[in-house]
Amino acid sequence: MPPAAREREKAQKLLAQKSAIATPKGGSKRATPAQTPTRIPATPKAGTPIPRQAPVIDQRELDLSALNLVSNEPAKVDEVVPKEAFAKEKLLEEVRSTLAVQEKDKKALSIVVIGHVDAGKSTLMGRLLYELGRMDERTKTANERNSSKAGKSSFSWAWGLDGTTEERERGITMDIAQQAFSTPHRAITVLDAPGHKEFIPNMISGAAQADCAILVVDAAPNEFEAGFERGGQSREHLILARSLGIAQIIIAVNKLDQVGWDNARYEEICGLLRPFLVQSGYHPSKTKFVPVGAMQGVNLAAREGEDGKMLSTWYSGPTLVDLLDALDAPTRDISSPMRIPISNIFKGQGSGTYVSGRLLSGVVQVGERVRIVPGDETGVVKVIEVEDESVPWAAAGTNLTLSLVSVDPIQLNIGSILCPPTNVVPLAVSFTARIIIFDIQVPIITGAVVELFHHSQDVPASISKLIATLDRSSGKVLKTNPRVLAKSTSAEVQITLRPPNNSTVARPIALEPYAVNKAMGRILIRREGETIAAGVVMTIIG
Ligand SMILES: Nc1nc2c(ncn2[C@@H]2O[C@H](COP(=O)(O)OP(=O)(O)OP(=O)(O)O)[C@@H](O)[C@H]2O)c(=O)[nH]1
Repeated sequence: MPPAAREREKAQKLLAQKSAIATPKGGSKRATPAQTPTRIPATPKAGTPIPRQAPVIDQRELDLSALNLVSNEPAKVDEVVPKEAFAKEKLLEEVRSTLAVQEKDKKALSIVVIGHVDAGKSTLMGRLLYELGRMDERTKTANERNSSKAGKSSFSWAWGLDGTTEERERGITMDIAQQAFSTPHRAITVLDAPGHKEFIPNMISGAAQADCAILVVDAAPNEFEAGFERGGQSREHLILARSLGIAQIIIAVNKLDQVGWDNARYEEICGLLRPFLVQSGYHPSKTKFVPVGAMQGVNLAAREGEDGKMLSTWYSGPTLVDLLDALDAPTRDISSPMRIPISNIFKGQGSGTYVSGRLLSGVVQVGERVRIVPGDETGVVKVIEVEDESVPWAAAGTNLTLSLVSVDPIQLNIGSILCPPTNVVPLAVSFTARIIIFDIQVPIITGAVVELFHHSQDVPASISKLIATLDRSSGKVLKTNPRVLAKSTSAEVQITLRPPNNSTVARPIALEPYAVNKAMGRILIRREGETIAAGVVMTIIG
């Protein structure tokens, strides 16, 4: 997306947040690009029955919505509320048959780009977009000219991704930027995450929306070590990504030009990373290494020029694009109920309020009424956009933008979950979880004050009860009611949300046991800016 459009979009988002939408702390997430609807979505065929949504009440959900007070609210006079094109069963048939055809051609997946600050993540993505024909010569020249004028010419490729004035001035990524490109067999959505420690919540939000990851490491002397030592972001991002369910990873060893394309340095870095990757839960068969030079575009799509020649003296393996093209596509959980955690909210140019996020499970279609949890509000999907295109429906695993009408925007928050009114996500202020404690220095005791991360949401919480320590591989109980949890322990605990600063009552969040919906049941726990544990939700207490 052109920078001007990105700036405009950010301004619109800020305006929307200031004027209408109450977003919680951490609500600075960037909008996904190009949100302007281009065409009106398909209207339903005449005579297509519109299924009535039976008022099935989930007893776990004992708030006002169970009374169905609002689901049949009339639309505002000037709003056109579309109708659903397909009855649910027909939609599932249509989705399955269309995906079967599409996936024969190109399988879709999304990737998050992670790594220590300044490793070259945005440069790598900017250059890759250019190599794959997704950045035109005009944009490239404009970025070169403008970054040079600003005295930041080394960031010219990164400007393809880092679109806001502040990001360009500071030379760092602050929020997730989303782009799309294709390799011969894969249609890839790429999320460029910030490396700076300060923006870890945004990195978590990005990684929670991805199937796979590219870890970019800086091969320059001492730079790899800085990112990999205790407190370095290469280390933390790897653990976070795995804890959020990412199992496939490509390690791009970047800036090898800085060490004269030294094979020994490349091997040294791979050798240091391999045991750590295994220890963090990445299977060696799902872990690939590739030497690259992001700035000169070496070994991204090809090995050309002087630098390419130097690399070719010792490397004849796949390029980054070859590795991307061979990634396993995720299995799409289409049959489970729709779950869309909102990662961003903004005002678009069309009517309605725009929200973006990842469809974790199920399907969604234009005209569908969705429930917003927490709260008792519903809205109707007017437009679905996937990579700049309006589409009539989307299936699990898609990163999308929805325009919602017939909705009060004040009820939409980053972290809220969109779901069917007939199958509502349960709310919790207290639940049990199985967690793995990371390499912490201060052990966890009962009542430990923490921040709980669930998709794009972070809320105050406490470890209210230490239930048991568990054997890491078998999950068997080792000790009940332990007094403390030390580093590297696996444990079952009770987590209870704490009231936010301005309140005396804890606000519930929407989550599900891991056994019910894997993607909805993963949590991360941080304390004083450090990630201390990751885990899965077992039982919702209330
Ligand atoms: N010599 C050399 N420099 C590079 C290469 N790739 C990136 N850089 C430089 O590294 C610096 C940081 O690049 P970015 O792409 O902004 O790094 P980043 O990882 O996206 O940074 P954050 O998102 O802020 O963490 C810039 O000055 C780039 O020009 C490379 O292959 N060789």
